[in-house]
Amino acid sequence: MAILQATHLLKRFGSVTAVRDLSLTIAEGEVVGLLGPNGAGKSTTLHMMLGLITPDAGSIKLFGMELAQHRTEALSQVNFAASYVDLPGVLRVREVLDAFARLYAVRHPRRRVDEMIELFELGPLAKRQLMALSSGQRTRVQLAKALLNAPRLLVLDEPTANLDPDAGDRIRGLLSRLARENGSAMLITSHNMREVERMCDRIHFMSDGVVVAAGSAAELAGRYGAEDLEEVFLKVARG
Ligand SMILES: Nc1ncnc2c1ncn2[C@@H]1O[C@H](COP(=O)(O)OP(=O)(O)OP(=O)(O)O)[C@@H](O)[C@H]1O
Repeated sequence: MAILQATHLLKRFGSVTAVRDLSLTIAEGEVVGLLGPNGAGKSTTLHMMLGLITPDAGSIKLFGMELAQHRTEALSQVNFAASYVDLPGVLRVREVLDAFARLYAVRHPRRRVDEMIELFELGPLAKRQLMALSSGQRTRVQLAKALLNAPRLLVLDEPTANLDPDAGDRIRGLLSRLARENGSAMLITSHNMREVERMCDRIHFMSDGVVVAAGSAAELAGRYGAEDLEEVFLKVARG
């Protein structure tokens, strides 16, 4: 069964068509990347999958359920992280994770929060207020929060954008391992081509709201006669 099946999605904001006729399927354990230039429609696509905005046309099925009709049940198995989502800054790291663990009705909240603190090496920061953290440290808290409910689908909007190369590398390794070991599927946007090559089984390239190419990094490089994904990106983005 597909984890996510989106068909013929359309989203307009006034006169701007942000996403047009987008279809996308994600299988269990699959890591799918959404690439494209600024304004291509990537975040709009993610926000539709998360039920944050409603498509003007098309349908989204999560775990076989229509999102529009089974919103609560479907979204309880999904989570999301993005650097532009602010968590409450006055709370301390552990308090934020405790609050979300309870919100998600995690079965053993204290144990799960301890696991996430260990996994994301947040121990030394656990008593610090969020507003006192660096953006890279906050990103790690965001990812810890996003994994609290062991989501079957993890949606990540530029997950490592604020991380230094060492932290980014470790987080990429960790996320890939979680996808492999837990069978969690992921939908990721990124402007880091090496990250996408390393993490994603399949890639959808968007331009002006439309998917213009799809395939694995190697397939896309072959199709465009390119050395790597960076060169594919430049060829696609420049038409
Ligand atoms: N709430 C909104 N109201 C009006 N226009 C919007 C809104 N959200 C997005 N848009 C427009 O829709 C288009 C797609 O935006 P979107 O944020 O999905 O792009 P993106 O591919 O995620 O870009 P980036 O790489 O810069 O994050 C853009 O032209 C943007 O200006």
